[in-house]
Amino acid sequence: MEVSRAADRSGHEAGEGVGDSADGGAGERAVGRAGAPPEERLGALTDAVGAFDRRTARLARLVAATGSRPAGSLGRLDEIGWQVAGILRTHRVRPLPVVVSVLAGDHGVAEHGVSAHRPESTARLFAEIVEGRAPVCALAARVGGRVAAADLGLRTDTGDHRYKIGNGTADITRADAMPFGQALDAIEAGARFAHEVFPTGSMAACGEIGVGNTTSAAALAARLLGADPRDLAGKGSGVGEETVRLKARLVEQALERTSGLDGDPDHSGDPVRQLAALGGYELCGNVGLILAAAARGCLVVLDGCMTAVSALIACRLCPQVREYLVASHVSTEPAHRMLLDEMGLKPVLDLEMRLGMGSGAALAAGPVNALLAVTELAAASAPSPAASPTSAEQDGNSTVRSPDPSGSERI
Ligand SMILES: Cc1cc2ncn([C@H]3O[C@H](COP(=O)(O)O)[C@@H](O)[C@H]3O)c2cc1C
Ligand SMILES: O=C(O)c1cccnc1
Repeated sequence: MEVSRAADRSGHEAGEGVGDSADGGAGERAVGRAGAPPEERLGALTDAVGAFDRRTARLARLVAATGSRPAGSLGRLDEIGWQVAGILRTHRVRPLPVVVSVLAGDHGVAEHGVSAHRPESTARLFAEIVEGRAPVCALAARVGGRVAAADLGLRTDTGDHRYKIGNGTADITRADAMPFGQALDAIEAGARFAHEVFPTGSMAACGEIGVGNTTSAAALAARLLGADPRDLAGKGSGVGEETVRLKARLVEQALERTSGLDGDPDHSGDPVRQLAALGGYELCGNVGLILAAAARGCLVVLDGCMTAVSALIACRLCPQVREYLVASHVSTEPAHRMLLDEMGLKPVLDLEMRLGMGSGAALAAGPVNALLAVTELAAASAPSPAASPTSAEQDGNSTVRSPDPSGSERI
């Protein structure tokens, strides 16, 4: 269900130079092969992710220096600008159209009282997002973006059946969250949604809602990182210390319940099995959504802890997805920082937020597009689009030196 439909007020076009992943492209055709073996279904999603263009990213870094400022002087934002160049395969970047996606799912573990919200609140929040009344709608509007939401696994009937895979997960302390086949279906549903809502080469800001999902995310993070649940359980939507301890105990139970299944003591080789055992429909959906957004040549801006869990699983399935990711912020969930560290992502913002629903990603779209506007302005006065690293360095207009491209940064 798309909200703020008319709200692509930015007038931007999608980025230039992206490969053919528009509607009907290989990535989209690859989605939804129910009946095919799991490896084939996942392979179709991961194979669609194109290679990051490191050479163009380096070129963007070299031509960023102008008479007005040294390359890199906008710090980590500059790095994101070079990243966008590598994704779009052009150093002539400009602000990107923003779409904030919010995938929704309910969690059986919420019945233990692990959230500041009652389980039925997820559906209410979903309705508010669809009606344009939720905080994320205001944040998206500030950056000329629109919000697109989908019900992947709410307990109740929201009237949105397009991507629905289940009616809430089972309580992960007692049973797998969902059957393995549903985890695959939800991953593919998220990918289909991405193909529907993200224009090629846009900024894909990823969010989620699901009361109780910080507990599921802590369980997945503990399994993926091999970390102690007591170090990962956090205050979530705002619970007290006693409930944080309850969350840690529930995560331990869920991990004990699932240890040793299928002969693999920690399922470390099979992230989709982990998602089915411990995850949620929206967490699965965001794995597919992130893979498909990367396949569409989007800059994938993650929101909080739950989207970081999905991103880490997407990276384990397809390591080159990492090149498309930006961490918008680091939230108050202890697992979030650990997940970002594992992926080598530095957050744009550190505001102690814990709002979810794509709010951090929508907020960070502002500074990212501000950087791209500065870069666009500089490119307009740069010598020639064919500027080679050498000619850029020799540009007489530039009063500053370009950084050493063989320097320590990733690009
Ligand atoms: C009305 C409402 C407001 C929210 N503000 C943040 N979340 C957030 O809190 C949930 C995760 O925290 P926990 O594990 O403690 O439940 C997610 O739904 C997230 O989006 C909300 C969810 C709802 C329903
Ligand atoms: O990390 C997040 O996005 C988060 C944290 C707490 C509650 N809701 C979301």
